[in-house]
Amino acid sequence: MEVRDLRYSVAGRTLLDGVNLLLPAGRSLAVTGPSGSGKSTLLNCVLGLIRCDEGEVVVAGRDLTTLTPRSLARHRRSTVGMVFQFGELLPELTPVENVALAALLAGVKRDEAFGRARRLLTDLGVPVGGTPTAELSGGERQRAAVARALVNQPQLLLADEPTGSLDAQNREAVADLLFSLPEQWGCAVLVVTHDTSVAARAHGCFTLHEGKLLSQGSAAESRPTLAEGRGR
Ligand SMILES: Nc1ncnc2c1ncn2[C@@H]1O[C@H](COP(=O)(O)OP(=O)(O)OP(=O)(O)O)[C@@H](O)[C@H]1O
Repeated sequence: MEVRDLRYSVAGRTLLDGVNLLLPAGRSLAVTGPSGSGKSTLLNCVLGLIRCDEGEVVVAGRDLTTLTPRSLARHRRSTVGMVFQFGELLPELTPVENVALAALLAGVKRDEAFGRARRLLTDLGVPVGGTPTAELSGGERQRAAVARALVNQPQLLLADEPTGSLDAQNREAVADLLFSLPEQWGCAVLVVTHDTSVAARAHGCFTLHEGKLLSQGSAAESRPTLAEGRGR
């Protein structure tokens, strides 16, 4: 993913004021910042849900700002996975059904969709029986949300406050899982979080401040190659 000179204003306020970010496959980045600084807005630009005023957003080789709504939706389905703070799963469906549904909507055949869902959930330690998702623990639900984001084998995984609703133990487990994905799956991971201990696990960390991304380095700085960002 590459974001070039992104600018976006809303209600007379400049939220993104020339944001640049480069996130290669197999690397992770965290973005922190005060409430209201525009972090979710940045993710929505990367998802193509918000059209920026200026700049480019390149995901898996295509500039989203040039795509029609239909091609944008198709490109997003095939390249991006998203994890939300509260999982946003359908509570009455089982975890397998929730995860398989994302694959079915992307055009995967039924047997393959359910097979992928069961395998992923088993790998991530989520029960694959008939229990409705509403009955799972917070950590299990969030791991199921990660499985749903991964089911279409995305090149880019985005997460907005993925540990915000979890207790300390589950926060650790979900953060471990998310930041293991670049190595395990080769995808790029971009996480927005208030939690500095979660952010410190990323290859690179930025703070969004007055529309600019400021590099914070990372506790993972000892790793040989940082995910690159050109924030300042
Ligand atoms: N369509 C809109 N109209 C008016 N204001 C908006 C709109 N969209 C976003 N905002 C404002 O822009 C600011 C940035 O919102 P955003 O959700 O990106 O912040 P955030 O950094 O993710 O905050 P939080 O950490 O609390 O989730 C907020 O003050 C929000 O109220």
